[in-house]
Formats: sequence, structure tokens, C-alpha cells
Amino acid sequence: MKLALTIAGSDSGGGAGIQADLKTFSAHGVYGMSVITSITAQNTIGVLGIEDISPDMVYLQMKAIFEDLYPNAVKIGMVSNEDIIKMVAKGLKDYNVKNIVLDPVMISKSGSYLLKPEAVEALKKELIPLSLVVTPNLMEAGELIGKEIKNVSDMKEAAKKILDFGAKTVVVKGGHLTGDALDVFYDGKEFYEITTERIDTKNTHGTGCTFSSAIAANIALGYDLVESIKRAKAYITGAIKHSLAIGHGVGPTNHFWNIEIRKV
Ligand SMILES: Nc1ncnc2c1ncn2[C@@H]1O[C@H](COP(=O)(O)OP(=O)(O)O)[C@@H](O)[C@H]1O
Ligand SMILES: Cc1ncc(COP(=O)(O)O)c(N)n1
Repeated sequence: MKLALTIAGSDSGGGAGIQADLKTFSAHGVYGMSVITSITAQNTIGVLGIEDISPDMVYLQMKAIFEDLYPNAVKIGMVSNEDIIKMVAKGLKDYNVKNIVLDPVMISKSGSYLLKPEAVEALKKELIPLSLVVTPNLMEAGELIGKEIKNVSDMKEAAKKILDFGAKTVVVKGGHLTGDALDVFYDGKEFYEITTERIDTKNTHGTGCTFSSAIAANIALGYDLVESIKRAKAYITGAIKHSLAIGHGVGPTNHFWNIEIRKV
């Protein structure tokens, strides 16, 4: 059994954050574990409240996992504030953790801050240099480099700059552009454009979480990074195609779209 860890926030609505990540790991046949950084009271409509976990408790969860259930890959999502970011970076360094996929979560689709704006610099300084791949959406890439991203050429420029912050590779996700769902991957040498059809649905709650945890699951399974990203792109596209019209707002993706469960 391969093991994967998510370090992220809890989404009570089950569509994003820790819940999306654990479902994604399970859908890939990977054993999922979690370090919860923050609890959000959230549904498909919005975020009602956020309560951060203490940095000491974040570290203790990491210690519990790394001293017993060492992960083959790690995904990082919502890290909320500077003190949690520093503690997560310390835990990853103390236990020499590799294969880190960083989704620099900043704002929910419903508009709530999941990262304090003043913590963006700590994210850049502490977590990006530890990452095998960083997966910002257009807004997050723009915040990281201090410039609005409007097209594919801006996405490439952002990928280069984020690589310069110390990431090994970068995927800038173009889910919020018009046209095809085009993501740009940069490995420091070559650019790759990873494209699928755009699916016409409002139910995209948790797409970024699901995509990044699918990359981590595939890395844990032993695929190389480019293959892991390609497989994650196919998985998220299916999960959006079969997304769930549940709740009264932006519904979640369907994490088990490729697993057939028969009624008896
Ligand atoms: N409507 C859509 N149809 C197909 N793919 C999409 C759609 N929306 C987003 N994606 C893809 O889902 C993944 C997550 O992207 P995105 O939604 O931009 O992330 P985030 O949730 O962080 O904003 C990317 O691969 C993106 O291209
Ligand atoms: C706890 C938590 N983490 C992350 C997201 C981002 O969700 P998305 O993947 O839709 O950008 C979220 N809404 N809640």
C-alpha cells in the first residue's frame, strides 16, 4: 500500500480541503492521512467561519505521522497563517519529507480568505522552496508574482517567476480563463501546455484541491511527475464532467466518477 498525506483545512461541506483530498487518495487506491491546519464551517454556498488549529498541534500531527506512517507523497493546501506555515515548513524539514505538491490556496470560490493576505510572503519563503511542484490558479499566481495574469503568455511568465522562488516545477492552472481548460507546466527548461475541453458546469467546488491531491496520489503510486500531472488532469476532468448538483451553491466534483458501484 502506498501512503499519501494532506496538510490542509477541513471543509465541513465535504467538497474541498481535507475531505476532497482523502476522497481523491481513496479513489486512487492510496492510503490517505491528514494534518488539519484549520477548520472551516463551509458548504456549497460559502464559508460561515474559520478556526485555525494551534501551530503546536499542527506539528504534533506531523510528528505522529512521520514517526510511524511515512508518506510516499504530500499535498499541502490551506495553511491559513504565517505561524502555521512556519510550523509546517519546520515539520517537513525535521523529517526530511520529499515529493511535496503545494497548492497555494488563498481565497475560496465563494470569496473568503483561506490564507491571511500578509502570509503570502511566508508561503513564498518557507514552503515554495520545499516543493516538487506548485499549482497556483490564475489569481494565486498573480498574488505570488504581484501582477494580474490574463492569458497564456502571462501564465508562462508567472511559472518562471515562481520557479525562481525555489520550486522545482510549477503548474499554473487556467481553469478560470475562457476557452479550453489549459494548464501550463514548467520544469525550468521546457513549457508544456496541458489541455482538455472546458466542461460547462457551475459545480467546480474543490477542483484545485482535487487536482493537486491527484498529482500527489499518482506520485505516491510511483509515476514520474509529468505522468502524474497528465493522469491528474484526466482525473479532474472526469470529476468535473460528473460533478454533483447537490447543495444550493457551487456543487462539488465527483471523486468516484471512475469507480462503478452497483446496486444489488
Ligand atoms: N470548467 C472546467 N472544465 C474543465 N476543466 C476545468 C474546469 N474548471 C477548472 N478546470 C481544471 O481543473 C483544474 C483546477 O483548476 P482551477 O479550477 O483553476 O483551480 P482552483 O480550484 O485552484 O481555482 C485545472 O486543471 C483546470 O484546468
Ligand atoms: C478548506 C478549504 N480548502 C481549500 C478550498 C479551496 O477550494 P477550491 O479547490 O475550490 O479552490 C476550500 N474552499 N476550502
